[in-house]
Amino acid sequence: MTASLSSSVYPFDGARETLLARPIPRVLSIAGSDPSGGAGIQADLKSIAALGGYGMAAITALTAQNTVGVSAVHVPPAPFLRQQLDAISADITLDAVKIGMLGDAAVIDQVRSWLQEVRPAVVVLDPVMVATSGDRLLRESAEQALRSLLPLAHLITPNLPELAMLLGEPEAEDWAAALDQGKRLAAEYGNTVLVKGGHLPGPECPDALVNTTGLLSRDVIEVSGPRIVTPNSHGTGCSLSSALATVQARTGDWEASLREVKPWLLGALTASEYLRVGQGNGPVHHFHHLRQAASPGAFAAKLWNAAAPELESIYGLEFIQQLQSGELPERDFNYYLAQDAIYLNGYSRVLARAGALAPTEEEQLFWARASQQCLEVESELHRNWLSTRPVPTGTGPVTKSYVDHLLATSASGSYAVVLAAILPCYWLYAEVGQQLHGAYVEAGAPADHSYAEWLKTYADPDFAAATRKAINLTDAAAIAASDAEKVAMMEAFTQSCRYETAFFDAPRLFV
Ligand SMILES: Nc1ncnc2c1ncn2[C@@H]1O[C@H](COP(=O)(O)OP(=O)(O)O)[C@@H](O)[C@H]1O
Ligand SMILES: Cc1ncc(COP(=O)(O)OP(=O)(O)O)c(N)n1
Repeated sequence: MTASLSSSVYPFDGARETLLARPIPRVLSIAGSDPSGGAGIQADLKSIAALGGYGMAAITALTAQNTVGVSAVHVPPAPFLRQQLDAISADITLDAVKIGMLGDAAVIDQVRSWLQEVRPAVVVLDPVMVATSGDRLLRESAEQALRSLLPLAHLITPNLPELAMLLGEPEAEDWAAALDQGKRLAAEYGNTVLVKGGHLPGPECPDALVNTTGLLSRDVIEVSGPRIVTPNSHGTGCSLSSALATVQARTGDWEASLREVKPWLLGALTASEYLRVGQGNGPVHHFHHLRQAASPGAFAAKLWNAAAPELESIYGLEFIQQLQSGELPERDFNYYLAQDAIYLNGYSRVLARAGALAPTEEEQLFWARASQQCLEVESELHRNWLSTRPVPTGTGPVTKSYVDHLLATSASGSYAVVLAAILPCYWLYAEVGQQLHGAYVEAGAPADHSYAEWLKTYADPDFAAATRKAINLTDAAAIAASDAEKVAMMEAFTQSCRYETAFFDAPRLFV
C-alpha cells in the first residue's frame, strides 16, 4: 500500500501522467524557419518557452527573410519532414502541436497523415499563406490541400486575409463581418476559430474565439485589447498560436488560454521597441516579462536611486563641507577616525559572513580578502592616525547602531540581503571620497590643507575597483533573488545608507 501510494503521487509517473495537468507542456512546432528570429519556428520556440513550455521544432521550410521581406524559400523533400515528425513522436509524448508555414501540398500531405496517426491532444493550426510583407509562404496550388488539414485542428488561427481565402470570400472589412466569417468557418469544420483583429484599423485590437457546437461557454468569446502603435508586429500570428497551444496544454480551456496569452502578447508588442532588430517590421519581445529581473544592472540602478537622497544629505553635512574646506575642528575629525576604527572591526566580521555565504569560491575569496583588508585599514588607522591624537574611547551611539544593524542582518539575512547591507559602506564612501578628493585636486591640492593627507587616501584605485565589484555582485545576487528577498535587500540597503549619513554627522552631535 505504502509503496504504490508513494509511486503514484509523483506527478510525472508513467500511466498517470495523462490524468494530470502538465506543468511544463511539451509543445511541438511544425513550421518554417525565419533566420531573423521574429517569426516561424524561432518565434514559436521563444513563445513556448515564454509561456512555460518545453519547445520542439520540426522544420517544414527554410526562408531567407528579415524584417523587410522574404527573399527566398526552400522547401526540403517532404519525406524528410515525416522522418523528423516520426523521430519526435516515437520518443516523446506531445502535449500540444502548433502548425505554421507548410510551403506546399506535399508537406501538407505528410503532416496530415502524421496527425491522423498520432492524434495529438491539442492541435493549433495557423494557416500561414502570405507574410505581412506580401511574400507568399504557401504555394497557391496548395490552398486546397491546406483546407484538408482543417478538420484535424482543434483551433484555427487565420488572419483576415487567410480567413477570407479559406472561405473563398472577399476579406472582411470590419469586426462584425470578420466574426461572421469566423462563425461560418467554425461551423464548416466543426472546430474553434480564433478571429484576429490585427488587420483592421482603429484604436481597439480584439480577438475572438468562435465555436458554434457548444464547446465554449458562448458561441463567440471576445477578448478586447488596445491596438499598440508600433512598427514591430513581425511574427505576432506565429507567437500567438504557439503560445495558445502551450497554455491550452496546461489549462485545457481555450478561453482561459486566450485571456492569459493576450496580455502577454500586448506586453511583447509594447516592449518590442527595446529590441531594435532590423529596419522594417521588427519582432516582438517574447521575454518582456523577464526583462527587469534578468537585466544586469537594473537592481543596482534601483539601489542607486534609493541612495541618491542620502548622498545629497551627506554633501549637505557640516562635517563633509568642513572636511573639504579644511576647517573641520580637529576634535571632530579625531572622533570620526576613532569611530571608524571601531566600525571597521565590526564591518570586517560582516564581510567574513558574506564570504561564508558566498555561492562561489571566487566570491568567497573576494569577501574574505575584503574582510582582511578591513582589519588592515583598522590597524593602519591606529598606527598612523590615532596613536598621535587625543581620541575618545568607547563606541558612539551611531557606530553601535550601524554595526548592530549589519551584524543582525548578517546573522539572519540571505547572501543577497547581507550584500545589500554591506554595499553602502563601499558605494557611498567611494562616491563621497571621489567628490572630496576631486574638489581637493581642483583647488590645486594645497599642501597646507589640514586634511591633505587624509583626502589623498580617497584616491585609491583599488578601493574604486573593489566597489565596482561589490556593486556587481549585489546586482547579480538580486537577479537570482526572490521578490521577498529583493524587498529585504532594499530595506537593508536603505537602512545602511541612513547610517552612513548619521556616521558622518555623529561628530557634530556627540563630540
Ligand atoms: N498593433 C497591434 N496591437 C495589439 N495587438 C496586435 C497588433 N497587431 C496584431 N495584434 C495581435 O496580434 C495577433 C496576430 O494578429 P494578426 O496581425 O491579425 O495576425 P497575423 O500576424 O497572423 O497576420 C492578434 O492577437 C492580434 O490581436
Ligand atoms: C517562416 C515564417 N513563418 C510564418 C511567417 C508569418 O508570420 P506571421 O506571424 O503570420 O505574421 P507576419 O510576420 O507575416 O506579420 C513568416 N513570416 N515566416
